[in-house]
Amino acid sequence: MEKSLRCVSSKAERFCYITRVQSFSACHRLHSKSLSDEENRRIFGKCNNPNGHGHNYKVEVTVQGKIDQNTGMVMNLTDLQQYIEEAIMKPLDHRNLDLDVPYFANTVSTTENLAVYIWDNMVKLLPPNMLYEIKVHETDKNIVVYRGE
Ligand SMILES: CC(=O)C(=O)[C@H]1CNc2nc(N)[nH]c(=O)c2N1
Ligand SMILES: O=P(O)(O)OP(=O)(O)OP(=O)(O)O
Ligand SMILES: [Zn+2]
Repeated sequence: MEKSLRCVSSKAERFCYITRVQSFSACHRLHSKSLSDEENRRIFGKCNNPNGHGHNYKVEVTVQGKIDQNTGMVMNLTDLQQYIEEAIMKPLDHRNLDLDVPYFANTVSTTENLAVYIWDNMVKLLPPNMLYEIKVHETDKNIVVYRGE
């Protein structure tokens, strides 16, 4: 009789959060079409300068789940990197967010909206309920966290 090997563990599967970090470069201009030029200048200051400015953004993508008893992984981080390549690097790296990314044609390219955009792209590629958090560092001092609310 063929023996089948079954892994049976008495330990409850542990629940983990794993994060992959990715940087990308892009430029933008903070400008709202629903405001006057004067209001834009007043509100966004130097970030409203017509020719825009750049950032080296850093994104932290965190997924959640149980540790698989056979692989020891929540998810293969190599797979997560492929999803990040598709959802973040391809559309955003070395782009002008306002001119090259249709989403930002009528949405102010703040870090808040960028985090939402990245969440919406990532959630389409990941298994249900695995995406936990998107954290975007616009500068060393400006950081936004989005968890899908
Ligand atoms: C600094 C910059 O270069 C910005 O573009 C900043 C300016 N202020 C600001 N405030 C927010 N609440 N969200 C932003 O993305 C942001 N960008
Ligand atoms: O937000 P900014 O434009 O001022 O850019 P920063 O990286 O936060 O630098 P600082 O706050 O020191 O100007
Ligand atoms: Zn900026």
